[in-house]
Amino acid sequence: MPSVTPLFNGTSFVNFFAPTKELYEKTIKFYTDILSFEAEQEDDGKSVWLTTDYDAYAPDTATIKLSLNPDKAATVSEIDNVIKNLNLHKIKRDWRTLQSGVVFTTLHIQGLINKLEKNKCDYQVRPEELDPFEVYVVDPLGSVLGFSSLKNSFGISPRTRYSNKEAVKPEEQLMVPEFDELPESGPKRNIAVMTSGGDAPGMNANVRAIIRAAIYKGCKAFAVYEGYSGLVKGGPKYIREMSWHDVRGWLAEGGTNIGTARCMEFKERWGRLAACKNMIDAGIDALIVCGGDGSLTGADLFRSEWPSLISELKETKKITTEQYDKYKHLNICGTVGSIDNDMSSTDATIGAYSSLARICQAIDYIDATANSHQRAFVIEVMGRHCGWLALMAGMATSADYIFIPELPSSKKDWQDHMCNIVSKHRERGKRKTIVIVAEGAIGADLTPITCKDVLNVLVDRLHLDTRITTLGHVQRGGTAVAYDRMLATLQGVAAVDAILEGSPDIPSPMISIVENKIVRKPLVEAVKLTKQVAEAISKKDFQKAISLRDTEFNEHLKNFMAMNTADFGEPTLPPEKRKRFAIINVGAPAGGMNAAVYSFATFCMSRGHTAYAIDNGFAGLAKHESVRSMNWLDIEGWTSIGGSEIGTNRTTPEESDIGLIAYYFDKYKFDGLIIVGGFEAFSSLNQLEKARSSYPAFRIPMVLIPATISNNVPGTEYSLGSDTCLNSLVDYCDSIKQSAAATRKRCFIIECHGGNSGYIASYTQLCSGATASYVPEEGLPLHQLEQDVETLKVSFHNDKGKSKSGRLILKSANASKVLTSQILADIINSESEGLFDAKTAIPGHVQQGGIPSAIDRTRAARFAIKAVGFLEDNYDLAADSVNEFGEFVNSQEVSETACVLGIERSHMKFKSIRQLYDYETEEGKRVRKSIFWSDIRDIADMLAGRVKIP
Ligand SMILES: Nc1ncnc2c1ncn2[C@@H]1O[C@H](COP(=O)(O)OP(=O)(O)OP(=O)(O)O)[C@@H](O)[C@H]1O
Ligand SMILES: O=P(O)(O)OC[C@H]1O[C@](O)(CO)[C@@H](O)[C@@H]1O
Ligand SMILES: [Mg+2]
Repeated sequence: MPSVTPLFNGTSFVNFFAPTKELYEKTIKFYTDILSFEAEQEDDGKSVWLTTDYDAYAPDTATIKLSLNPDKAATVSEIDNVIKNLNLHKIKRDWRTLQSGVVFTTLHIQGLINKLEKNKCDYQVRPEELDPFEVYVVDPLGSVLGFSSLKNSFGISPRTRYSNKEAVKPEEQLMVPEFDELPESGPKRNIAVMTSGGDAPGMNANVRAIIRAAIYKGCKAFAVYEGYSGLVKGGPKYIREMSWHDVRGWLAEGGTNIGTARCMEFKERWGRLAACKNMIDAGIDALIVCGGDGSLTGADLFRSEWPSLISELKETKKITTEQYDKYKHLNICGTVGSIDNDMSSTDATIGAYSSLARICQAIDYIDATANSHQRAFVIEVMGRHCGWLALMAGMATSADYIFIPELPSSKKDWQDHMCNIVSKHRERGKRKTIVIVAEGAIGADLTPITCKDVLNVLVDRLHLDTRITTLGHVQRGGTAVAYDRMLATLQGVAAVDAILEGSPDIPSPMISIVENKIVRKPLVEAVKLTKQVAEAISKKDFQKAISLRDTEFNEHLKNFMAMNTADFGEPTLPPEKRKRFAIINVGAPAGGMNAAVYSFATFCMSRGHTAYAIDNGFAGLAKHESVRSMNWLDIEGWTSIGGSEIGTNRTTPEESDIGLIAYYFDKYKFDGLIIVGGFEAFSSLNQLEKARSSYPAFRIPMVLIPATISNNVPGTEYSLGSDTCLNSLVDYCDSIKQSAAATRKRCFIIECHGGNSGYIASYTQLCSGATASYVPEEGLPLHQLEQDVETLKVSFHNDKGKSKSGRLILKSANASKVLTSQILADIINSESEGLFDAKTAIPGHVQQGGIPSAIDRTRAARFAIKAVGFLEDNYDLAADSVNEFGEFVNSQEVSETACVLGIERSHMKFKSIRQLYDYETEEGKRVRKSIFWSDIRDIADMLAGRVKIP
């Protein structure tokens, strides 16, 4: 069958080969005469450039094939007869594309019914029999025409080529898919999305992904405006059909463009009954709710009550029996959007990390003024009854003290506890004090602890010059950080999949993230667990409340408490278990390296270990014996600083002089080593592990904490610094896109770092909505470039008047050495035929990111503390690697004492360097063998409307 390549940004590219000149001409005639395309013959006399406007498109005389939902009463031929009598172009059509690439249209039922009545057609058809039914238009070559579904922005620019290629067999020419052959075209949903509760950065990205994924998968997409309020009020003002273009540019916008509300009516049964009726009236058979714990509790209640609501509507004759049958199962799915991160069963809610980023930025700023005046600041953060924001902000800014609802101190002694810690910090020379108070903070008797309470204690007992800063709604504002854009987008696509795969016997899902993996969890369970946290707190069972939060929350809480009391009081380990551990940075700087060193050192202090830093990498050690024992005050504030305070470079131990390295390891009697870095750090660990047979000094446990913006370290799907880098690139892309859009008709080629890994280019594409990304793993094939230029031409061609027509293309520097960014821009400029221009933008080392992101800071702490635990646990094993003759025995167990600490899918894991280096590494290319992010590319391309040539 000739190929039909639909684009999803308002255009279609129909690429086919006519086997004969006669068929070629017939096809052109079909497009020009029947479909009213304008044809522009190209010089070769074989190609023609065809364009049309939506209104001009009138397929009333075209061949039409119909397909019906299986539950329809009428047969295809019956409907076919009806259709033949209709003047189709008067009826609103929505073109959609199936996953298979087949394009079809749904006639709006209202239009059709009117038409039937007006024409006095004697075929009596009920709406539920016909809605939706699908019309295929077939050209003389048997191509099912591909046009996308874009309200009033419809444009078609198929490029038709005449070719003498092998003739298409007649049976293939007319291989128009019948209903049975189109599994994806089955009963597609009318999917509505709504946002509810407090707005959260990333909600727009979620809505965009849901709308576009739904359209891409052949569904109709709707938005319910103003949260549950809109559902209760109903009607076209609140429940609106959305097109592909309606959500353009939403990735970079804060808040929620479809509005949100706190709706008391929905908490009442009558409100939910009205919502049920409004959904049915609008023909919506699936609902995706993006909101927090409250919204999803409401969604869960709505789902469980649906059978009784819809029965009541039937009994009171508010809906017909047919409507009852059609809508009797509510297909619902939750995507969790709230800055509070208070929903169980997911590690993160959409918006939480953006809010955290805003809080950290504010505290970083406050730090400077606090330091200048030697002041104390009491900072109130949001989070309702959840302490996640306060805890994570405390970790990320190394605050002195935090108050969270899950861990109240007794009303009597929180004052002592706080004053003890704050005064110790001051005694050791700290000039400022930061105390973070969650808005839901309580004492053990459940009475609230307010900022004023805290201020009074700091002033009265410690005589500190103290101020209160309530961050307020600043925390919810602004654009989403890269993580939230990614999370919201992936959750949106997963929610549409969950809806399409849902059935009455599958419990309604909630889309979650666990470590790095998007998963479906039963909504009802998640709501139940969330409620249990509140119950546990109200019963003063705080241990249970904490255990019900996710694992990361628990770990962070323990870590925070260990770190903020480091270096005073009795260490947690007995003297005989205290060791001498060292840390080193290797490779290019990456956000979070300093936080890793800080956390390592403070955690070591809390355990009683001596913490050493090796300055300037292995080269520094070999040249300058650059070892220093770490002092608490020296490292104060490092969490918030970018780069590497202890210095980093790419030289490996072998390049530096491995013998000398071993000598110094021996001299300082290191009992364990943490290497923080990227691929050179990985190679260094490999060299040290291999050298254990020759150098006893290396028979110690060693851990690599991956830290590189390229995120190319084998054994992990996340490296410190990659999030900081993504944020800086996404910000950069937002600015450049703004410039391109303002200039109109401009495309920027943005060149990314990443070595031979296309990770950052791919994720930046996902998070910025760029049209395409070229990565080393795929290279830069010319046919794809040609297609992308075509896509750009078509979309610029269709941009009219007010449309913001800036476009971005991302190119990993190593995607092609020949096609540099400038050459790419030159090619695009010469191919664009004046429709638009292309320029390059090269962010260079800006990508290392300046101030590290909250994610990199907090994960650095988690990694570092886990790594110290590994050193403690594996010391004996590594030291015991000699037999009775004093010979080194590298058993598997011993070799597993040199590991990479990574995150893979939903787990944090230590993986042996031997296994990784020998089996999972492409040494020459300096990347891991398996690519874990190819799905991301597919999703980014799908949502940007890119046509990918296999
Ligand atoms: N128990 C419930 N039953 C029915 N609807 C509910 C219930 N709880 C909440 N809702 C609905 O969800 C809306 C939003 O809930 P809520 O104000 O708790 O915000 P949220 O979704 O938790 O988000 P956030 O906490 O981030 O603001 C409520 O205004 C109400 O319409
Ligand atoms: O914006 P509102 O309605 O005042 O609500 C504030 C609340 O909403 C949140 O920002 C999100 O739930 C909470 O952290 C805060 O308690
Ligand atoms: Mg909530």
